[in-house]
Amino acid sequence: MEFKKPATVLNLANIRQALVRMEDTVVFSFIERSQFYESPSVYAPNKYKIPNFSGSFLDWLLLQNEKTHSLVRRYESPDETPFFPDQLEESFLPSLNYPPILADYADEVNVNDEIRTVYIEKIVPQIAAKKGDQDENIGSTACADVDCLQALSRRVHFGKFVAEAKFQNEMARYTNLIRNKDIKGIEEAITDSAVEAKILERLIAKGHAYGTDPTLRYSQNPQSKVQPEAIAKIYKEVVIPLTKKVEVEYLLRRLGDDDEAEAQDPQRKTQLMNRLLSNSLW
Ligand SMILES: C=C(O[C@@H]1C=C(C(=O)O)C=C[C@H]1O)C(=O)O
Repeated sequence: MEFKKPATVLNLANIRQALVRMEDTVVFSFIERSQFYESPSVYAPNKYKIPNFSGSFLDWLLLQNEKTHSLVRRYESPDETPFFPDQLEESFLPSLNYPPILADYADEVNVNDEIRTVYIEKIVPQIAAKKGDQDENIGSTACADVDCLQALSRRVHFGKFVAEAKFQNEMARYTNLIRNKDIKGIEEAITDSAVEAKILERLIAKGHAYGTDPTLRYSQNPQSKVQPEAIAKIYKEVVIPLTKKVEVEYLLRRLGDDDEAEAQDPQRKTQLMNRLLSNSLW
């Protein structure tokens, strides 16, 4: 994506191509993670004594990673959303000054806490090699987790670009739906079932292609490193619903505060939206 050229970024065909490319990153990061055990110790708060830190081993590593990457401007990029937005550092590099592509509140649309929870509770058990801990590998496991989480986060928050593109393509329709706070209507408007079905079909093919030893492809029982059906299920039940949640959350604020009475009561709005979207999540 060329974020210095807003028109190309908001072209829905380009956005979809970028999402297809991100599937590769997600699938390969799952394959890397699949070498290791489930490793509950990596996710348990304060399991390890870490100087000046309270939280899980994974959170500590994720935070160090984000702090370092913030120094090279990772989170200035509009397609990167941090897990620890309040603890980033100022880069010594000059600011990139991207032209505004998304609305000014875009950074506040952040579902990373939810991504991390669902990753630990639902995704890891499906892709890990075995249950239990493997002490010598907690570092490698947590590194693989950081890659998975960052790949998932980037993919899910790309929903902001999808939403902006769809809004600009059908401004009258969305303005109406947003004014009426018609969350269900917005969800229907942004949904493209054919695109979703194609994604799931392609993920099964990618799971087979990337996860199998190619020289064994024609043998009786080629073993895929991560079950392709599990990858498709994770997309269907987690990744796509969360992307759509980002789209809806972004669109609800798109007309600005004057038009949004619920801005007075953001908690109610979140509750309502979680209820509406919860059916599609695990
Ligand atoms: C991302 C899009 O918006 C929606 C979400 C999708 C997804 O998360 O993969 C796919 C299709 C749409 O229902 C899109 O239209 O491409």
